Amino acid sequence: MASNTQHEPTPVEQSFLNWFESTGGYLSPDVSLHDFTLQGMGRGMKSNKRLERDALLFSIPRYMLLGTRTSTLPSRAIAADEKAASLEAQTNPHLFTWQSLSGGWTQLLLVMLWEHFRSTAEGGAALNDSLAPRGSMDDEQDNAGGSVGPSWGPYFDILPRNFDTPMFWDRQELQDLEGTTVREKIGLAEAQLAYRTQLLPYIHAHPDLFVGSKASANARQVESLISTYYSEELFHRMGSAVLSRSFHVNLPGQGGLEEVGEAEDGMEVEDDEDEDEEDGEGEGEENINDVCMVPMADMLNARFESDNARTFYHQDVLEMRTTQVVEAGEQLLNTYGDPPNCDLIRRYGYVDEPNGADVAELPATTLVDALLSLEGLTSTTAVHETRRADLLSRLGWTISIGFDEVHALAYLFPLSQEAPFEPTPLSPTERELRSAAASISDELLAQARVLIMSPETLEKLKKKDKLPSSRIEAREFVDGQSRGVAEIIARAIELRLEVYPTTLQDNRATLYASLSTHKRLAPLSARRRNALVVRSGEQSVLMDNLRVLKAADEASRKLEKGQGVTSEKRKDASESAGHKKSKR
Ligand SMILES: C[S@@+](CC[C@H](N)C(=O)[O-])C[C@H]1O[C@@H](n2cnc3c(N)ncnc32)[C@H](O)[C@@H]1O
Repeated sequence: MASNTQHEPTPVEQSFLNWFESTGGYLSPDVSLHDFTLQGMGRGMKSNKRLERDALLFSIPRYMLLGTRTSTLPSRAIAADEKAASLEAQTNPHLFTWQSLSGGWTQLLLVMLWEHFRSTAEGGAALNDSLAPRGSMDDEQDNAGGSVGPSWGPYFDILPRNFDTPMFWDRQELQDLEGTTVREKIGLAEAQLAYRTQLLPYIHAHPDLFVGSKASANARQVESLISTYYSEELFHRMGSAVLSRSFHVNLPGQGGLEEVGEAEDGMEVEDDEDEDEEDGEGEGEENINDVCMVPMADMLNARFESDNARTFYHQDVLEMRTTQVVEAGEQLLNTYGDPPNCDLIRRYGYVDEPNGADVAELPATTLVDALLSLEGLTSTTAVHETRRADLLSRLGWTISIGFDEVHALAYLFPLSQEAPFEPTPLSPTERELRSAAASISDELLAQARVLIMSPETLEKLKKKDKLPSSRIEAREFVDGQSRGVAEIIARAIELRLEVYPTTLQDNRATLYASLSTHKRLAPLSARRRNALVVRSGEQSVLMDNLRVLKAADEASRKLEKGQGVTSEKRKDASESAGHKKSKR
């Protein structure tokens, strides 16, 4: 929605804008920061006039990016480690070296905390006093302007102090996420562990590096500085800023990848429009040095499939340009890679409604539970245990040959754009259901098939050294019992749905109460609402898949009945059918 109101920059924004331009950034007069709080988006950027496609919104020199390549901390830390190693010889090797912190975001977060301290009056005096001329820098760390690099103070000032990601929710609020996969992925415990066992011990082992000239003060003063500027609370704040605002920026000439947000999850958007960059990047390990903060670029909000601006990477600068015509007053939106709501809430603290990219995770072991439940083996009897062990070993085999342990189910039908945002059509024809079934993962179908086939068929398959595969309508006839691939997966989805404390119908009634005739409920808190949207999204994906699988199961039963084959023939057929050549 276009906004024609003018927003006077707040003092913090004005100071950030002054810093941005005086440090070397360029901001077009055709755009400005704007308050989108009413739309629930916080600060964002809007156009001041109609912009053509490819209009330059702002540019930022690479030395202004904040990360391990531009900060001088890494080279100082390495120099300190080398000095300590030469003094201590082999006898007392330092446990906490800079290198020992590699992996994860620890080095980057130390850089953020150190640069934040350096940008304060107290830190500036302490660190700049003690900053020796830069030692030798490797190529990767050659971007910083000047011997100590720019100061990012006004940038730190504009970063949020509070976040709405589940990491900061209380127990009650987290209960609303029950059943969703977000709960296991919040990562608070892992972050606390990294802070307490790596980051803090490293800081304590290197007071010269972290409090500079103040390291020679008494121990209490040193401790007080550390607990103020390197506190766990500040660490989580920086971590959340990286999670929700960082970009993945390769060195010039090493592929043009663009991303806002966490790079660890590998949700990368290939920026193949950039002429200055080579295309793509191999799948290998992520380079933590690529993850950095990009002041100004992280002022842009995003919405599912609505981006009108993108970042372009060049040798010395990054540019934000429009990718289509943008009307005067319109919000400039970047893309965060259109993740599902479970990722949006975890990384950015908001959800998109509707979100056609929603997913629901189905652990492959649920297929085992599904088959056991269909066989009536739900108790912990010896028969149940033996059968379960057999099925788990079959599953283990599929995983050993590269199949997924967890399947991410996606919508099979497009979502309506009206609340309650259901997959449409609501009553698909048989043909539509059949065509939607083609999108169900081959691996999921194959795993279900492996579970229901006879031991002999399975042995033959293993000997042939072929990847298992299956059609959705495939059935197996074993020990006088017919079982279908779709039947097993449908049951697994039903079991998965049982994990949620409330039904999709209940959630929709709560979320869209005002739409249903007479109900008027108390407004939901933003966090509660977001949690319900995440939960409903997962349930809706599961229900969407369920109806397609149920229809496929019914069709396969009809086919089996219609064929009227004898038990023996069915057995023979099942051994030879379905193992189409794998596409993998
Ligand atoms: C890269 S920052 C964008 C700038 C941010 N709005 C600010 O005030 O600084 C990403 C954050 O913006 C907010 N945001 C972005 N897009 C949003 C949306 N569609 N709805 C709600 N919040 C959004 C979320 O808080 C997210 O973590």
